[in-house]
Amino acid sequence: MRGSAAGLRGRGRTPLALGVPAGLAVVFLLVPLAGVLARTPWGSLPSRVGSHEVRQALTLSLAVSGWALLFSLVLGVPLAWLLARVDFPGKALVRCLVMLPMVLPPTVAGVALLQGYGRRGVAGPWLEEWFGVTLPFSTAGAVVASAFVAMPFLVISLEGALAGLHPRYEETAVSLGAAPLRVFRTVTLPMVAPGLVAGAALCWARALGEFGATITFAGNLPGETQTLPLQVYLLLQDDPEGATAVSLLLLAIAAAVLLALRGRWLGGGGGTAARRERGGAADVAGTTVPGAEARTAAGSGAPVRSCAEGSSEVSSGTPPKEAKGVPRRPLPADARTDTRTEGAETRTEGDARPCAVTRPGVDPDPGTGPGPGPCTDPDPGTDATPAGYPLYAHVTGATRAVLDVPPGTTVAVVGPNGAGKTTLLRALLGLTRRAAARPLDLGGGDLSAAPAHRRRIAWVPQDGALFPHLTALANTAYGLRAQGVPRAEARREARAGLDELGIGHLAHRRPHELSGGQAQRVALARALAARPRLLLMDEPLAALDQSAKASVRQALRRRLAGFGGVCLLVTHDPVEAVSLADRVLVLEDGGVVQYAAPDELARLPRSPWVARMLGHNAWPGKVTAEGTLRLDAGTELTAAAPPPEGATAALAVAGPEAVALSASRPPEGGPERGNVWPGTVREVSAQGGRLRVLVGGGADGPDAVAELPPRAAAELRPVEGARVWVGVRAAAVTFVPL
Ligand SMILES: Nc1ncnc2c1ncn2[C@@H]1O[C@H](COP(=O)(O)OP(=O)(O)OP(=O)(O)O)[C@@H](O)[C@H]1O
Repeated sequence: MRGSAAGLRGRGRTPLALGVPAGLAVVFLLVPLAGVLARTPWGSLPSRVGSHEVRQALTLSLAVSGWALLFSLVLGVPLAWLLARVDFPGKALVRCLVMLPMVLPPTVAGVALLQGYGRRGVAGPWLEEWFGVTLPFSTAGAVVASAFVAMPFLVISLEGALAGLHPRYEETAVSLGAAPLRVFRTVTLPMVAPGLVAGAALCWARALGEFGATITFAGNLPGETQTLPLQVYLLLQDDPEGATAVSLLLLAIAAAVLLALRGRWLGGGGGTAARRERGGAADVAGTTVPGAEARTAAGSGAPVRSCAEGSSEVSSGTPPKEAKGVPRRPLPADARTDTRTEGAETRTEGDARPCAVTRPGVDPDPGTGPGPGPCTDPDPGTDATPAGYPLYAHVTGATRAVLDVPPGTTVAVVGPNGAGKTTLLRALLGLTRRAAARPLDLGGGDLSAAPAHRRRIAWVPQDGALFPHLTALANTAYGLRAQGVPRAEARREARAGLDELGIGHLAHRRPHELSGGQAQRVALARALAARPRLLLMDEPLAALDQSAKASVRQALRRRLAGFGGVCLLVTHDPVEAVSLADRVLVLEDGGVVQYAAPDELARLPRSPWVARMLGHNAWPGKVTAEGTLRLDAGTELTAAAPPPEGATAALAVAGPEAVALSASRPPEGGPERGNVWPGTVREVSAQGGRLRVLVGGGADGPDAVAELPPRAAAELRPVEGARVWVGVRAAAVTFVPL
């Protein structure tokens, strides 16, 4: 608060050109209100306001506005949802239609209602014939007139709130097993409650004050349609003081509604203050969603976990087998351009078999031979693998991959921005049309036709997406409750899950009362408590600071070790990939570039991006007849060993410690064996005890990263802009075929 006040003060004095008209505007609005207060017959106010007619009109007004609100809620909530969430032809037109009564003169609205629902209107005779309802000059007509002009306030407010609600909350609920209606009831509605309540209050207040449409459509029948605003108008003819007194009553009601909404529009609500303090991200129509705080990211090391037995298989584009019970077909030729890695081996089109399903203890069927053909199913006829849930999925569309992963494997999914990592997860979840997993088998048959909430695939989005209106315990129990587990049992199980992650003592807290690391643990507990067969995590540690990252990583590793399904973990952090995963899946441009164990990936990265992610230098080039690699810039590199026979393109990979920098050209015949070129120092930074130097090669050679030991750094003293010679020890260069 103090900060914002200081910010305002800091903007200097209000310019007169703005201050004067603004002040006049306030006076302009204030004078009529002051007039009412000044002219109110305070002495006789109680008797006037308490008179039979006023009480009758007030009762009628309350009843009419109450029914109008109910009517608006029943029809307006679905309409708002449709406008906010569904794209349909003519949507802009429908939105205009919704807003029209707000800008229409009320008497015109009344005339329109007469022409629509009047006795001789378009729909009036039908209403009379089918339902025996005559709307004009009846209380029901007053309700219709009020609802007609008031409903837009509800629809517009709720639509805004719904549009502001990030879909990840609802999608997470779906992934935990909640059916669409349950999601709407337990996540959507509570989260848009401020927008709904504000819209409902405005709608009700507007209905309470409605005059023009009511008198035109429903007339002015005492006790039936003569609401309070109508009575004010009548009183004004003979008893101006009485009119003022009743006006004051309506004014007081309107002011009360505004005061009730002050947290939302006048900025004084205390309910959201605590959340704002914690820096919750703006989300639902002016409310804040906790747990979405921006947190700094950093990485730290940890040993490799290995819980997978046997190997797994991932390829891009080839469907090696179909779901159990679905006959396998030969593969289309164009689907066989996949990159399939077993060890360091790469298969491309025409290479061996199109699919080699390898699962724990099962050798690929040698009888299938090379070329397209059916693959051996290692466990035909069985349902879920007793040891857990394998993953088999053929993903097509914007992201293309064939995943065949044994139970208990954690696969890190890495790749540059826009590579298709999230699309891959969403395809598995069935939450995108841009890609689809077909078939999708988690050990029990093809799930590709199943709706997202029946797939048993739990998703942990980047910020955890904890439901802000539920405690940590209720969040964790959400999936179990959605799957029909009785409340007490679900809470017991959820509690155990939280205990396992060391946060049982926080069970009663709401997400905004948790730190980033704690919230992420709750999100993990919630996903695992839903008894998933496949766990998808989208950068679970990205938003955490260094220490939270280390502790959540540890908790994650411990918890994943006991998970019987496959876990796909999207990450940009090489440490995370290497420390948490049994396998790393590299995506680029929507396709699989590499699928390998972390150590193999580190030794033989098959794309410049991976190599650089791991801190290596990576230079792609064409293989020459002499067994060297010619780079685009013309530089020719020599490695310890020539590229494998038949390779035409390769990646030269060398660690930064293999790169030496010198002020003058290294002498011929040195360990570089010709791997030298001049460059310009672009960036210098400290890396542990070494100096990390980025050298731009320009037209003379590729860019290179060198890590200089203290002595070499002291000798060279590299500064940005300095010209240096780059020398790469040939023995430290590996050629990886592309
Ligand atoms: N709804 C969408 N409509 C059209 N294109 C989309 C949509 N969502 C994503 N894309 C595009 O699909 C590609 C893959 O996006 P995706 O979000 O899967 O990448 P990512 O690997 O997860 O990236 P990041 O690391 O930045 O999160 C990108 O080029 C992106 O622009």
